[in-house]
Amino acid sequence: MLYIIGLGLGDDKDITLKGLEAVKKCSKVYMEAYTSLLSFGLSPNGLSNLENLYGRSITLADREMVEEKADEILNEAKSSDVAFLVVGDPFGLVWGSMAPVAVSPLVSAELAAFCLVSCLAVYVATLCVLCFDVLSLIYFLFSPSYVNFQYRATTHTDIVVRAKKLGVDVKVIHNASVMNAVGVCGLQLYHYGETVSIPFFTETWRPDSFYEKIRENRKLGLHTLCLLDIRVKEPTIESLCRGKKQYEPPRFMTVNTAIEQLLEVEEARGESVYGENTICVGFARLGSEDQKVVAGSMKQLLTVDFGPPLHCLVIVGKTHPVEEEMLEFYGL
Ligand SMILES: C[S@@+](CC[C@H](N)C(=O)[O-])C[C@H]1O[C@@H](n2cnc3c(N)ncnc32)[C@H](O)[C@@H]1O
Repeated sequence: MLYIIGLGLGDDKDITLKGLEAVKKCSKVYMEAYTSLLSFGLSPNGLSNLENLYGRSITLADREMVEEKADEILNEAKSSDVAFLVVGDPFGLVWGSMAPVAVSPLVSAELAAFCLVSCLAVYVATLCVLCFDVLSLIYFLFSPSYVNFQYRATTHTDIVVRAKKLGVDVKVIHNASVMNAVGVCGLQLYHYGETVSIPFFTETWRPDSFYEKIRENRKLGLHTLCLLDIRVKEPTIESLCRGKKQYEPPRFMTVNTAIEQLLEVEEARGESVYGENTICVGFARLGSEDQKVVAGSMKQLLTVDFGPPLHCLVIVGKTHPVEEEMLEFYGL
C-alpha cells in the first residue's frame, strides 16, 4: 500500500492522528523535499525531530528522485507499506512551479540562440575549440539532457495514476493546505478564481502568463491566490549544459518581489488589470505560531517585511461587507 500523507502547514506536529498511525506502520517513509525544507525549516540533515516524533527514518525525496525513481518507490509499495509525506495537503497543489526539464532544444528558441552565440564566439577563438564546440552543439541538440525552462506542474495525481497503473493500492490522508489556510484573512474561499504561480524573473526569462489569469479573475470580481516561486535544489543552467549538476542556493520569493514583478508586468502590458492601489493580502508562514497576514495596497505591502518563508499573496477582487470587515483587522 502507498500512503500519501499530508503533513499540514505549520510544523512536524500538524500531522493528523490517522497520518501518524499510517506512518508508524510503514516500512519505508519518503518525504517530499521541495517545499518541506523551507516550510518546516529543515536542512537535509535536520530530519531527526520528525524521525523521532514519527518513529521512522525518513528519506528526503527531491524532485529528481521522485521523477526518476518513482517506479522504484511504487514497486516497494507493491510488497510493503510505504509512506510518502507531503507538506500541506497531497492534493492542495502542485509541487514547485518552474523547473528545468529535459526536452528537445529544438523547441527552445532562447536556448538555441544561446548555443549559437556561444558557438560563434568560440569559433573565432580557436580551431581546436571549434571542433569541440561543434561536438558540444551536436550533443546539446540531440541529448535528452538538454535543458529548457518550462512552466511545469507536477501534481501528486501523477503518482496516484502511476501507482494505479502498476496495481499498487493508494490511500490518501488529507491535511490543511495553503489553498484553505488563506481563508484566515476573511476572504471567502468560494470567491476565488484560478490560482496563479509567480516565477522568479531572470535577465532573459520573464514569463507573465499569470497576467491573463488575473485579468479573467478580476473581470469576474474574484480574488486571486498567487503562489510564489520556491527554488530548492535547482540545478544551475551552466551545470545542466555541461551535463554535471551543480545546484543553486535555495531561495523563496517574498511578497515584496512578487508585487514588484506583478507591477513590472502591468507596466509592460498596460491593460490596467491591477495597479499600485489594488488591495492585496500578503501571508507568511501560514499555520505557524508566527504567521503574518497583512492587508493593504500593493504599494503599502511593498514596504512590509514579511520575514522568513513561505510567502503567498492574494489579489483582492470584489468584496462583500463581511469580507471588508475582516480585512480591516489585518490592515496596516
Ligand atoms: C506548490 S504550493 C504547495 C502546496 C501544498 N501542497 C499545500 O497543500 O499547501 C507551495 C506554495 O504555496 C505557498 N505556501 C505554502 N505553504 C505556505 C505557508 N505556510 N504560508 C504561506 N504560503 C505558503 C507558497 O507560495 C509556496 O510557494
